[in-house]
Amino acid sequence: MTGVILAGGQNRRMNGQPKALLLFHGETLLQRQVREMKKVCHEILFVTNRPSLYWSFLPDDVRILTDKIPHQGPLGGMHAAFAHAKHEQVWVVACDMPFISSRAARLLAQYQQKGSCDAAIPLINDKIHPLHGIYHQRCEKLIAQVLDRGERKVMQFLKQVDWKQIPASFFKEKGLDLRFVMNVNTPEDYQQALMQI
Ligand SMILES: Nc1nc2c(ncn2[C@@H]2O[C@H](COP(=O)(O)OP(=O)(O)OP(=O)(O)O)[C@@H](O)[C@H]2O)c(=O)[nH]1
Repeated sequence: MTGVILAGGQNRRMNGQPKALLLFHGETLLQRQVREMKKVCHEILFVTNRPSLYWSFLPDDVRILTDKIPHQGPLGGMHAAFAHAKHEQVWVVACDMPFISSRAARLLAQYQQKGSCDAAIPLINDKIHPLHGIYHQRCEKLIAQVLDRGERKVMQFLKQVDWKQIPASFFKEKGLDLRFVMNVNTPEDYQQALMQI
């Protein structure tokens, strides 16, 4: 599958500090994510509007992309990535998630493939987490249409596709740590996450 890291946000709640470069035991968050993604992905795409900030932290085999139209939110980044993805299955994550899980991604991918749906997305603590989801690459066209209409919310796109929510119980049964959907938005979130590693 293709792995996609979305890092084109403004990081306002982190006081402008790029969340992908937060350090976790001497490793940047993006390096930590790439390490986890490589367990299941043959291709990794990193989507940002500031490539120069990140390229020195990324291995050569990770491709850097920019949004076609910047500041459209995560959906804009997904659009750029899906247009370039070489594989049918695309694992999308936000750059601010320290505990992304390749095991969860594999389970979601199996579910997406078996159900032939457009996306498989975790439902944890009564919340869906589209930024740790598996999507079929064919979603690219629909995302483009949604963006063309001026809609930017991932939910507006999901309303138009056949997606399945995968409940927490499914991951728990398989022994997974549900923190895989956790993200860090603020300096306080970052301190808390550091203590959990
Ligand atoms: N490629 C791309 N990614 C984005 C864009 N906007 C947000 N993201 C990413 O989507 C994920 C979720 O973003 P948010 O947490 O909602 O926004 P943020 O900009 O990171 O943080 P705040 O400014 O504090 O809201 C993060 O990984 C962002 O980097 C965008 O316009 N393009």
